[in-house]
Amino acid sequence: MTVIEVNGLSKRYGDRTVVDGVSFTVAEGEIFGILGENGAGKTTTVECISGLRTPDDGSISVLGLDTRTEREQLRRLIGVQLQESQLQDRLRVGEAMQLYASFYPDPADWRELIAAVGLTDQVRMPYAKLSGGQKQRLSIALALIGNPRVAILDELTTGLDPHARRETWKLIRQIRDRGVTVLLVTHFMDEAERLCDRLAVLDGGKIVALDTPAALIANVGDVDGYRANLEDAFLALTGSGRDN
Ligand SMILES: Nc1ncnc2c1ncn2[C@@H]1O[C@H](COP(=O)(O)OP(=O)(O)OP(=O)(O)O)[C@@H](O)[C@H]1O
Repeated sequence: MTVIEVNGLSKRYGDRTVVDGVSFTVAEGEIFGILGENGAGKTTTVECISGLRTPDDGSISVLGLDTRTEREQLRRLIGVQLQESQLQDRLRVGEAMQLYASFYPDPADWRELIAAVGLTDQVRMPYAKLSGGQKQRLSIALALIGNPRVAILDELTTGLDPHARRETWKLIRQIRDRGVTVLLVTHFMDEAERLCDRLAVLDGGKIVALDTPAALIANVGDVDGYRANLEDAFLALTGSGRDN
């Protein structure tokens, strides 16, 4: 079953087109990654899919609902972790979880989620006192508190140490195994390769490749006598708008 369908999405800021005719679909239970250089239009794309921004052109449906006209219904079905989510400094971890849980009709067990992201010892800690990685883990838990059918995660593991990254990947696989569809933006090639079933590569607001990580790598062949990796594939596909 198709869960996310993006058709001819375009978004302009002033006279600059930052997302330009993007189309793709994501199937139920898939982990779908979006890769691209800084400014390629990844966040704008996922914000349009989350219903947080209104596209200038094109249509987007998530779980059969139109993101322009059926935002209210969608809000309960999508969990969104955005870059640099900011909470009130004095709000404690447990309080934030309970507050967000109260927004949803059928929330997850917040203590279980907090344990899954490794923040049980920080439950009474105010947001301002958390480290960057702990804030990041809290934002992942908050994205999942509503038991979403679709999780949209922007720069999932930025700022996390290697152990926490692996734990986070495990958590994402677990929620996928429960049937949640995952859309994630990442700059990490290992994360994209290990975690994602398929990847869309954005360059200058356009999709320049859409395939499994293995197929993207196979398309490159050898580089300097070595078998290419995903970074080689990414570098070969992107950077068309660069001056150098
Ligand atoms: N509210 C806004 N007003 C004007 N321009 C914007 C706005 N938001 C984003 N942009 C511009 O749109 C382009 C795409 O931004 P976007 O955040 O979608 O890129 P990205 O691929 O997510 O980048 P990064 O990897 O740096 O997060 C950038 O050039 C950015 O400066």
